[in-house]
Amino acid sequence: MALNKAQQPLVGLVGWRGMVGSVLMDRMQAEGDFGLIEPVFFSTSNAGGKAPSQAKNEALLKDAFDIEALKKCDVVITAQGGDYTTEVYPKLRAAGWTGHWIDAASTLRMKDDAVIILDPVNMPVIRNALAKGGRNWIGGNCTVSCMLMGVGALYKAGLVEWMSSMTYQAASGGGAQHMRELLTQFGALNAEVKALLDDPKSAILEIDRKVLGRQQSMADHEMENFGVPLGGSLIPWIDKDLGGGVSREEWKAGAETNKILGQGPGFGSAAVPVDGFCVRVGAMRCHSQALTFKLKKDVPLADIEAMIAADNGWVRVVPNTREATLKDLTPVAVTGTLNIPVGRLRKMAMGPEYLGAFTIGDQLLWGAAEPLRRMLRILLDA
Ligand SMILES: NC(=O)C1=CN([C@@H]2O[C@H](COP(=O)(O)OP(=O)(O)OC[C@H]3O[C@@H](n4cnc5c(N)ncnc54)[C@H](OP(=O)(O)O)[C@@H]3O)[C@@H](O)[C@H]2O)C=CC1
Ligand SMILES: N[C@@H](CC(=O)OP(=O)(O)O)C(=O)O
Repeated sequence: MALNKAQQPLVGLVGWRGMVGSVLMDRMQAEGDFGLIEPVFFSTSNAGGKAPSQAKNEALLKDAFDIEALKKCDVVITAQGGDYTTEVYPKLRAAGWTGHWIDAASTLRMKDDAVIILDPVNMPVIRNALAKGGRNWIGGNCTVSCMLMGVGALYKAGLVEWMSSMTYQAASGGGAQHMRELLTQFGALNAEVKALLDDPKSAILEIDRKVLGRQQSMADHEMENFGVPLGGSLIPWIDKDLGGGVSREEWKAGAETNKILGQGPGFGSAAVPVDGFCVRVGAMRCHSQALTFKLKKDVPLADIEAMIAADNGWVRVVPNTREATLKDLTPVAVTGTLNIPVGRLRKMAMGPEYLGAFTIGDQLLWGAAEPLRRMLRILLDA
């Protein structure tokens, strides 16, 4: 359904002050999106409070649970989270609302009437759904979106027989409290051995023993979010246990990759097998992943690099050298940018069809906020 071009569309924003929402607001501001819409700001906790400076005619926050207020919006964009979507979305549709719902939460992602939005990768899927009257546009899992922004070219070219991903996911994937907890844990570990660190003659194994002792005796309140120490450690399980030894985050890799690309049984074609392990590490907000591809044929590495580099305006092929990797292929180099570096590209020892790659993305940008605001622009342009 195209938006009415006669006036600026009413766009309801829910979850705008959270971590994902704040990144979204910054990006919308930077790209001039607010100049094209009439924003209405909602809150689950502070209805009647003052709306942010981007507000135009509606200076006060509206109640995010007020179905009548939401119904007036042509578009609702939410980064409020899955519980909010679960509670409000069905009521809004049941009340007869026919507007566009753009959502960062995973709740509706795999529904038949929802498209997982990542337009540099799946614009044809989005356009096709729009033409058929689609109204539910859901941001993908951060790891999957960042991966496809990097190596989507190989899928588009039909080259991938299967892919295995080993992820190194940042604390921010769990939310703001997880980032705070990680830093607090690092601080506690540092404090434990500060005197020894300050003494260049101290024994490293003594430092190591004390750090381990502190990690192993961490109080419950110090690891309330992660459940175990993440500082100086890692957690090879993300999201729920689906049984059969698979985490929900790992399941999303295959399910969402195929749905984004518009392939798999639901689309009358075969799904490309995608599987691996998802691991939480002590990075702040960039998800990294080591990928292994089995390609359908032996393609020269230079052709693969050229294909990846030409795929979209954000991907950056990083030469597979130590120097370039240390400079451009780390979470610290990528954080806060929309760049998606893809490096460590090389044929693997298993044979010429086996390709290795390493890619990184800011999980709050391409992984969460950016596809939402770009979907709004697609609707505005339709
Ligand atoms: N974190 C991530 O990496 C990703 C998250 N998502 C999705 O986005 C959803 C939101 O995630 P995230 O932004 O991390 O969640 P946050 O916890 O940062 O924000 C969610 C809501 O909490 C309320 N809130 C309460 N106290 C505060 C505070 N002190 N500062 C800011 N907001 C506060 C706000 O609602 P109100 O203003 O109404 O009170 C806010 O919109 C997730 O549940 C998930 O569905 C998707 C992809 C990645
Ligand atoms: N699960 C991701 C973050 C996230 O919110 O994912 P999803 O949008 O698929 O629930 C992580 O922990 O890194």
